[in-house]
Amino acid sequence: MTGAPWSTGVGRLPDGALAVAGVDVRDLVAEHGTPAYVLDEADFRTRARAYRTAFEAAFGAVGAGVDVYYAGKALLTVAVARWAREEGLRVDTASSGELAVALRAEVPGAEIGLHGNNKSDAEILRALDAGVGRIIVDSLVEIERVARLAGERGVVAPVMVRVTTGVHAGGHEYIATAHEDQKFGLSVNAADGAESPAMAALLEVLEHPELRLLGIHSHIGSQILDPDGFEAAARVVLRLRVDLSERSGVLVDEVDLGGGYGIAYLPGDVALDPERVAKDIAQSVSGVCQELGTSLPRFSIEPGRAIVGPAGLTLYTVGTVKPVTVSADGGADFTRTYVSVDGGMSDNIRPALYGAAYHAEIVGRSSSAETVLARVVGKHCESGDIVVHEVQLPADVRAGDLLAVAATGAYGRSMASNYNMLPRPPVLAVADGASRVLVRRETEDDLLGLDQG
Ligand SMILES: Cc1ncc(COP(=O)(O)O)c(C=O)c1O
Ligand SMILES: N[C@@H](CCCC[NH3+])C(=O)O
Repeated sequence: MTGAPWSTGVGRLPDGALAVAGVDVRDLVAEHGTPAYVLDEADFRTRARAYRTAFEAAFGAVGAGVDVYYAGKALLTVAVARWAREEGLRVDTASSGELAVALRAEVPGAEIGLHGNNKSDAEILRALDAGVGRIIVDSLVEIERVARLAGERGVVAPVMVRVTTGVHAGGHEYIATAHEDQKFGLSVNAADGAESPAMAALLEVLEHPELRLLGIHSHIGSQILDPDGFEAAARVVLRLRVDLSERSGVLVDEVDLGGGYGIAYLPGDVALDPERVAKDIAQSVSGVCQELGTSLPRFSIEPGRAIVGPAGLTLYTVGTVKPVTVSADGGADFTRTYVSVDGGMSDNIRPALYGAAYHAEIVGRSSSAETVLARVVGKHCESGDIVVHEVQLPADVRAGDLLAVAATGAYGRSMASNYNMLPRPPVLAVADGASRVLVRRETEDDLLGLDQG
């Protein structure tokens, strides 16, 4: 449809309304209300499978194994964790809460990774008790902490060390994670003559009998549309692996290249193609290992957004419509139509936080009206409460219209808040002409129940 970034199950019905996986959005709204997150289950599953099969084929072709971890921070519910597992993915968690969801979904501990730059004792113990397959450590303090807690439990903790390669990638400063001046990882770069923090951490892990060093982890950022960054980071990590082997005699088995695969948010955007990017990275790492005269490790990747982002949309009801005359600097005044919906920055913080752009359409009916330049805004007490900065909507847009925003599956619900005491919307799954509630809508009673007076 019109090149807009809807999930693959989205189409228009004969009367012009939108349907997702055969479910008319008007029926969804009649049953569940708005705002609501809608997930196209088949789309999620297809993308999960596409990433796994593309990486398995490409890495298999150069003689390397690979595991795909679904990054639960993008959106984790029990059903979503099950879908990921059923499609052959493992699950990457970033807190005790995410770990709890994965465990509730009966993902085996061995197929779960635990991330975080400041894991608490309780989180680490929970991970150890669940027998997680990997704890990705992020600082020297944490290496000591995990070793102490593993010792207390009488287990050996499998760990990877998260390093920063200096490769700058990603859609926004706040979502780039491998440059120097930010909180994640340990740098591969050393101050003059000194040991790099990354090497120091790897050597430190090897000193602890309570820790088993699985490998090296690198995540360079998110919403990356140029695959070169992954290859550049992989080269740095593979070099570090060889340096470590020369220093310690230990050639680690695994390298995790993190997530960050970019998706389409606007009509005309071109997402990274999993087959293309998998082939490029596989060929590149194979070449680098040959140059370095070393064997290929097992690889892993952690896509989140690329699996769930395009599978989701958010449904809203339009409440008010207001034309505003804007005086343009040095240009002619123009009119922007402000369309207010019944959600906003509490269900999607990304436009306010990153200036993220989205696409919206009126979805409960067709319209043959001319289009106008519109801005979709929320109902919060912030002028920055913008849902879609700029979009063409039919000039007859009016109160009561249903409006959908595309590609909101990732980092919408998972970063949602109760700002202005708005209950968070439900997550609905649709498949084969039927819908079900994955996460119910919050109620005022839920919110008031937290308030102890
Ligand atoms: C360590 C790590 N892995 C995976 C991801 C998932 O990223 P994305 O959703 O962009 O694929 C993130 C988030 O950026 C991350 O920090
Ligand atoms: N939350 C971010 C991505 C960063 C994720 C984790 N490092 C986004 O919405 O784009």
